[in-house]
Order: sequence, then C-alpha cells, then structure tokens
Amino acid sequence: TQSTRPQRLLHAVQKNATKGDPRSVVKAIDNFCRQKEWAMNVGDEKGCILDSVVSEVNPVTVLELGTYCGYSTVRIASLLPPRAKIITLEFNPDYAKIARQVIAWAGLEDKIQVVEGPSGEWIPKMKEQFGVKTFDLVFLDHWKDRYLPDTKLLEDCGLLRKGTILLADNVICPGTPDYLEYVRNSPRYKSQYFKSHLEYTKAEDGLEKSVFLG
Ligand SMILES: CCNc1ncnc2c1ncn2[C@@H]1O[C@H](/C=C/CNC(=O)c2cc(-c3ccc(F)cc3)cc(O)c2O)[C@@H](O)[C@H]1O
Ligand SMILES: [Mg+2]
Repeated sequence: TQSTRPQRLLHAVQKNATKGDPRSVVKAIDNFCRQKEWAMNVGDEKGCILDSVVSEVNPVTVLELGTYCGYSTVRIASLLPPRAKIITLEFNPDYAKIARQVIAWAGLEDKIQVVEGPSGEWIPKMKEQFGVKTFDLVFLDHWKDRYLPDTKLLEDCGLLRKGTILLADNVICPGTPDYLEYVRNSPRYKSQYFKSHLEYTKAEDGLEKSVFLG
C-alpha cells in the first residue's frame, strides 16, 4: 500500500539522522522537506526564532498544540533544562504514532509527553491529569482557527501566569487574523511579531510572541 508523507518523513529520519541526536533529527527533516517533499513543520528559519525564544524563556513546563510529526517538539525539547517537560497535543492518531517514533529516534521520550486527542478536551484536564499548575511557554501550531478559542480556554482554566509566553506559528500564512487581533489589542498581552518566511519557501510568514500580563 502507498505510504503517507509522515511515514516517508519518519523513514528519512531513521535513514539520515543519528539515533539519540536531536539536532540531527531536525536537520534530517529539514533536508527531506527541502529536497524531497514539503511538509508543514515550523522549519529551520522560523525554527531559529523558536530556539531563541525557548532559550530566553528557559521553560520548565511547555505546552505544544499540534504535534504533527514532532519536528518542533524535538526542536524545543532539545533545548530544555534537565527536569523540564513538554506536553504536546495531537488528535490525529496516525500523526501521533509517527511523532512518537521521531521523538524516540531523537532519544527525547523522557522530556516529551504526546497526548492524543483534541486540545479543547485536554486543556481543561491539564491540572488534574498531568499535575500542571501553569505553563511557562505555549507553542501554537495546530488548526489556525483554533488559536484564539484555545488561548481563551487556557486563560479560563488558569493555565497561564504573569509572564507566560505564547508563541504562535503561521500568523501570516495561512494566517490567524482573529488571534492576532486579540493578542495585539488585549490589555492582558504584550505582543511582538517576528517576521520570517513560510517553511522551506520565500513566502512571508512569521511568529507572534505574546506575554500574558495576568
Ligand atoms: C481541533 C483543534 N484541536 C487540536 N488538537 C490537537 N491537535 C490538533 C488540533 N487541531 C489540529 N491538530 C493537529 O495539528 C496539526 C495541524 C496543523 C495545522 N497547520 C497548518 O495548517 C499549517 C499550514 C501551513 C501551510 C502554509 C501554506 C500553504 F500553502 C499550505 C500549508 C503551514 C504551517 O506551518 C501550518 O502549521 C495536525 O497534526 C493536526 O492533526
Ligand atoms: Mg505551522
């Protein structure tokens, strides 16, 4: 039977990356997406901005919305301090399966918890199920029309604290207009746009970094 793109991406990792070396996993995916098949990973250009935000925040608890194949999950986790953890939500079981294998190849299973299911159901359960108090960093990269409702849900569930950083992918392409309007105009956020390019292309895209002010 025909393989899927995530399966071919996983095979490229297993073929070209060194087991236990997260940065070689990131490189292998970027090479696959540049040379073979485009895929919706945050990519190497926006990935460098992601790296700098993660290094600056030095988070202990991270939430990622939308795992896909685990590219940004591995990229973030590779920069986390020893006891830090990332919880990543993915509701497509096939993608979750691939992501778990990419994460295992990187040797980062101990830092990453892949939770299968929709963000809308899991966000309200974060405290009771995973003992999370608040998140230090949230990376939004799932359906673009869910960024705003899920941000409001995170607020309502008390999962954001004064200083929590929200970092959102694709605020230009495909675009998240309602989310951008909210974080840029709400008195509860201080927002900053990092101009870049859509992964593996010359099209404009960027990341929006928003600090929750409490
Ligand atoms: C129902 C909402 N809750 C969710 N809870 C958990 N996981 C979710 C959820 N939504 C979506 N997901 C998962 O997140 C991933 C979805 C990501 C959506 N991303 C995009 O559409 C996207 C699209 C592009 C893009 C840009 C230009 C193009 F021409 C074509 C595509 C670029 C990107 O960087 C993107 O992130 C999938 O793995 C999906 O199964
Ligand atoms: Mg994206």
